[in-house]
Amino acid sequence: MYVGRIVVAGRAQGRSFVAYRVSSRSFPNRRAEVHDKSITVMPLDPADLARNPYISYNCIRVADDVAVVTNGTHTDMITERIEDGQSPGDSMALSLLAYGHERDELDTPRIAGAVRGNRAWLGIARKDELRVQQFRLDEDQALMVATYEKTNFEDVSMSAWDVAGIARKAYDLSFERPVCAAAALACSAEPNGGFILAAYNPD
Ligand SMILES: NC(=O)c1ncn([C@@H]2O[C@H](COP(=O)(O)O)[C@@H](O)[C@H]2O)c1NC=O
Repeated sequence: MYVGRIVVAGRAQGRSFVAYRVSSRSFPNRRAEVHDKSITVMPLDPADLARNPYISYNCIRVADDVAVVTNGTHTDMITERIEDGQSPGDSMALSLLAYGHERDELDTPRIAGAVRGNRAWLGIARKDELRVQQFRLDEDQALMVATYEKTNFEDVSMSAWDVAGIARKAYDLSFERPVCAAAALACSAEPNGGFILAAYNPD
């Protein structure tokens, strides 16, 4: 099954995490690059940027005790609102409402996830629907939403020992056409310990 981009919010070994996978039919030549507090999805060929505005963006950003994950530039607005003191759920709802779905040939939904301690939020902006939901995560529970087919919020098996393992598990999810993956894992069970970031790019 092809589900496009995948957002995950979960808990592993008592620590919260977000994860992301790019799957793509049309722009498979991309990689995820880790920075200090963000991970960027970039095309290998900069000329691709002129062909489609939706293929390069920060997929993960960290704001204090919250990690945010999305499939587009709305990552930045959600994160910056959280940094301004707004709750993750309100930040996500406002940002998804403001941006709406992508204006491409498939009306691709904008999707989003966030974690703070054992609380998680997932959101989706489709052409005909806006949904944001808060969850209280069990230990070793993870939830996903994708751009196509898997657009309801559902459990996914994604536990791993470290952040590199989580990124790899995201890449290995059994959906078609994986390209690259990324993850942010809380450094400790305490909410304010920060997050460690990792990406997985094949070869
Ligand atoms: N976020 C991304 O990495 C991303 N990659 C592709 N898209 C959009 O989705 C459309 C379909 O792409 P694909 O056939 O690769 O799933 C593309 O034309 C583009 O408008 C994206 N937009 C949203 O997911």
